[in-house]
Amino acid sequence: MVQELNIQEILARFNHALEQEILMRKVKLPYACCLSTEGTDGFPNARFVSLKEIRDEHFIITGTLTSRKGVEISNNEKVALTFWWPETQQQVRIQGIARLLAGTWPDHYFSERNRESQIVSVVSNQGEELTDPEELTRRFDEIAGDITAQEMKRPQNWGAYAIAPVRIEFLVFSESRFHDRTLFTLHNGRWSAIKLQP
Ligand SMILES: Cc1cc2nc3c(=O)[nH]c(=O)nc-3n(C[C@H](O)[C@H](O)[C@H](O)COP(=O)(O)O)c2cc1C
Repeated sequence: MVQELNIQEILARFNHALEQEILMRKVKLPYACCLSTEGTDGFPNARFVSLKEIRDEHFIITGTLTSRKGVEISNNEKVALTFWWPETQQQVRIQGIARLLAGTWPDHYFSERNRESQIVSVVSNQGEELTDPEELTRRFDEIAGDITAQEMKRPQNWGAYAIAPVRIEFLVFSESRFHDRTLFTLHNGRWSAIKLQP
């Protein structure tokens, strides 16, 4: 049976599920999720990233724009984000369209990073071959040790993506394998929900 709803109700379910996980969580990083993109060689490519927030109904992620994920998103904006929350035994699968954020948003998210992470973003050419680890550490120490240094400037190739969801599936794991699955789909501007067989 198809049920119609709005995106706020679906995101409220997402936020509720995440809050439950955070309450029960003994380990860190509840915001870690697997970002899947289409590789330029046709292979699917997946890696973990951190969800920064949900803003204006978009899932926000950040990172280097010139590494594989950035190149792949610029080739194909269709991406997937997958969460597994072990404490509450829930999986959330999101498919959506990734758009590069412009204006002051990238600077905003960069300023939220701690200084060490900012320095690594500046000194590291993410994804390039590491031929001289000591040089990388030396450059890190040089910036980190400079007490006169001002606020770190965001590298031009560091940015943020807003992912507009088109499909969101919640699965509550069951030992019986009768997992509870609900699929929300956006079609012609309207969200609808159906239950899926486990
Ligand atoms: C838990 C976790 C969180 C991560 N968060 C991010 C992130 O928010 N942004 C990012 O660019 N990389 C993050 N990484 C590193 C990525 O997994 C990946 O190594 C990096 O983005 C390079 O991927 P690419 O070569 O496909 O661009 C994270 C890794 C882990 C294990």
